[in-house]
Amino acid sequence: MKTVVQGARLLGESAADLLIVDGVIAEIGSVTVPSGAEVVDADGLVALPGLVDLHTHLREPGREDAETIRTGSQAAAVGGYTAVLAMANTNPVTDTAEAAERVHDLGVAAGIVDVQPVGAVTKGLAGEELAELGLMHRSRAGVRVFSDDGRCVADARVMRRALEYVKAFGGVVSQHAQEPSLAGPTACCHEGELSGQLGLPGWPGVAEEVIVARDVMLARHTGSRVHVAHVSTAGSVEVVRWAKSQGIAVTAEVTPHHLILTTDLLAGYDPTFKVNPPLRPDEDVAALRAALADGTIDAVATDHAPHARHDKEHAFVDAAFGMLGLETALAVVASVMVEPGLMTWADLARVMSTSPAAIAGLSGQGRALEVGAPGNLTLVDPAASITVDRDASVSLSRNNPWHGRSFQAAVRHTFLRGRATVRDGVLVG
Ligand SMILES: NC(=O)N[C@@H](CC(=O)O)C(=O)O
Repeated sequence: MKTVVQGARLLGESAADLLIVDGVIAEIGSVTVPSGAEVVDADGLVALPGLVDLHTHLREPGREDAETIRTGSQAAAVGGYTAVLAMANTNPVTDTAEAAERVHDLGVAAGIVDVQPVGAVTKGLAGEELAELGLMHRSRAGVRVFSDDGRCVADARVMRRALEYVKAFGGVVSQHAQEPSLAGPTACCHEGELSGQLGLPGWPGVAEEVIVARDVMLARHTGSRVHVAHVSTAGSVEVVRWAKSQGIAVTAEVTPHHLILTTDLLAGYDPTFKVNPPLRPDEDVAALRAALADGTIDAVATDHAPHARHDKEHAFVDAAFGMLGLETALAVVASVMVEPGLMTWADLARVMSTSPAAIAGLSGQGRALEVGAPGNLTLVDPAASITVDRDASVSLSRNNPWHGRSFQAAVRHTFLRGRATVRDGVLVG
């Protein structure tokens, strides 16, 4: 199988042709089209390594009415992704080797993106007893990232043991940083003046920050790696910045929504904007953007959290937490970070492909566009403007916070190991 991508601007820089043969980049430059090759006109398009999402909720097994591994994979491909990390908070929870292999195998069967299961840190996400970390790692699924996401590993002793355990095989614990004793069981938004006015129970930014601070010290103590999922406050950024300056092995991700959306959206009580961590004030958003631009935050991760209508369309306090993200992430990040000049396309490739692949240990993903690398590729039209229509989504769910908003840049083509999964913005097959 041969494909020639003609005239793409590699990482937004100079234009070149790419020849992909049997899933591998075989030539870059001025390519003579071999007979029988598929030709893709990429004039004016930016070529990026296929995007990698560190934080996706695929809902299968258990909630296939909200998303399946297949539909989530399709949403990912439309968004320019070639790999996603599938969070463990399914039903049953991904806390055994068998469960991880099942997710892995369903991802292979769908064949649209690489689906890499995340293993739970604790059995049943209960926060008490370590899950089968080693068995999950040694399984066919090769799990390297562990997370109780949706819940915080609140017990410091359990977190310490998890960090010690995964260190042996180069794994990482991705922490949903939220001290439960500061968050409370009914809290549903950021605690501040507005939550008081709206009569909504909130939790403060410091509930996140105290766990980030504790965990970087545990990472230092154990010599292991910790990853902070969906960082949402300026205080967390400060802690991560300090920890990195000390040589502590910490990485962090931010979601597209925390780079734009602010807590004042809650004034309409629209549960579409109910998410965990909650939307924060302007000062936090500004700090997150700056930290992504300066490398303190390593990666953008979607936290794609599909929910069925009957779980989301409730009074704000009762609705499920979470919003869709896979199909829109690139346009959001391009519009917020690249368009205003805070980052280049090469920076975007780093935070949405190279760094997440490195954090997750996915050797075939996030590679530089060079001869010998797998043909995992995303072609983006930087001049296109899109208006998001939640009903045009390939996700099974509709909890889309961007409905009706316009962004700059659109994913045109996605290739997984040289095979087009999305062509002209449309799923292949
Ligand atoms: N991010 C979300 O708002 N929701 C996540 C889990 C979670 O982090 O609460 C989900 O699984 O729906």
